Amino acid sequence: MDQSDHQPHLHPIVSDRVTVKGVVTPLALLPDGRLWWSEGLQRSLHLEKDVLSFVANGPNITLRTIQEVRAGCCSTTSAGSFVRRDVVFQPSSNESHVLWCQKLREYIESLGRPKRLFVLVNPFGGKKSAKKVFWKKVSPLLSDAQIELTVQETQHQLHAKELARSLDLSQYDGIVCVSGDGILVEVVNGLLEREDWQTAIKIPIGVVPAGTGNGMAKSLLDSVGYPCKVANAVLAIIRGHKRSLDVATIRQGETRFFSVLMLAWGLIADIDIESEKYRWMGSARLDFYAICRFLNLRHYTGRVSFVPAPGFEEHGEPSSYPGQSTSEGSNIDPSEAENTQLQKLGYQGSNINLEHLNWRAINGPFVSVWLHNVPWGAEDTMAAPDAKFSDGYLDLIIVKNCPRLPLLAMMTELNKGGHVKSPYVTYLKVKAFVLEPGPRTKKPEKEGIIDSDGEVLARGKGLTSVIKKV
Ligand SMILES: Nc1ncnc2c1ncn2[C@@H]1O[C@H](COP(=O)(O)OP(=O)(O)OP(=O)(O)O)[C@@H](O)[C@H]1O
Repeated sequence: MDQSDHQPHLHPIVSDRVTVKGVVTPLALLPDGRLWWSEGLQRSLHLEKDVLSFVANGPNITLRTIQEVRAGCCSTTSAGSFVRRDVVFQPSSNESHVLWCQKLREYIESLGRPKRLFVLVNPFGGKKSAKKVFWKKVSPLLSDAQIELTVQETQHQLHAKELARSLDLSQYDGIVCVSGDGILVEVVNGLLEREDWQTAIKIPIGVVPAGTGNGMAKSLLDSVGYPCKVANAVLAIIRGHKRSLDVATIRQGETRFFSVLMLAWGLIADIDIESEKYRWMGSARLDFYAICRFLNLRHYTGRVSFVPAPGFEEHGEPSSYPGQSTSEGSNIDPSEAENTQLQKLGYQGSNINLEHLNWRAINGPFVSVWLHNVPWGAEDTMAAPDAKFSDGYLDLIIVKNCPRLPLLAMMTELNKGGHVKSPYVTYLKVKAFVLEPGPRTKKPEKEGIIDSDGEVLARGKGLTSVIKKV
């Protein structure tokens, strides 16, 4: 609640002499959404930022407010903490009560907030705390904001994708994932496999961080200066804050996958996927396994080809579209064939003619190849500091010829994005990308994992990634 010394000069939408805590005071709702009154001190609230909802009870009107506690030298609460408080006032007459309710409702309606949400809770994600996070921190706030909820726990892998594929979207203003990034990715893929994908993909998707990495929640909140905390994510959802996001289409043979976060091969993919067996450690599993991999560093042969964004044309050598490799390696098993049938209904991916683009290439061996759509890969990993949500490009980070010591120094810079300045790193923006992965230099019988958004996409097969905003 702001304590303001200045009386507002705007003409109010509605004003009255109301009673607050037994004291009669002028109260005004201003056109900018500010509510202004006096309680000894002059006070103000912003309907957009501070008010979740209001209720009329008898002669009173209760504003359900939530306000950020500013961290100060004497404060024991951390930045990004909130206090829920009710502000109760009594209008001077019945007519005034009706008018206040009408004007408050009209203003809140005009903010475009969601009213009905479909909420997916992954009981398995992260440290298996998503259920607790939902019932303790998410549900109370959404209820206070008078948002009607349909809650579904995910029962198994790909359940969220199945649900997104068949959900009656006309019943909801958005889908919320209380999970890590995995459920968000499943939802995007499910929506894009629908026959009505063009309208389906417009439904807003919210993420509440309750997984291991939470790269998307971190990227979204950090981009507006907020810490990656559950309450901040829920408030962004309640306030109806949205931004558009590029989706990359990844093809391998006949199969297709839609990615919103990243694609990795080499060191990062090995850490992300092989550390799954240490899931009980929580997010420490990633640090622990990074050290294991560092002590026994792998180098992968292969080649990456890419279409650089304007300004990045000097990277690599001139090349042509390695089209052949994309149709090779397409041994589709029966479950993939069924998947392919379903995919024929939905979004077919970008129809850019790849052969006519300006391709360039870099040959291995590689320590790591990483493509990123958003800045943060996890809450403590700023993988691609320059990545933008919807610029039409992916950030490509390649690590080559890197001795162990500089690699260690580079890894310690990951939490603030400093690794991209290393002389062993090539960092650029690309429009399209082809990976032709080869085996490990020291164990040619072993091929690398290709990790897209935390899931194993393939092990050592050729693939293409083309970015296109849908
Ligand atoms: N009931 C369930 N049992 C087992 N696995 C599940 C269940 N529900 C969902 N999953 C799977 O759990 C995986 C991980 O989900 P999620 O992304 O929420 O958590 P995370 O992996 O801990 O987080 P992050 O992706 O940020 O590391 C997803 O691949 C999803 O398909």
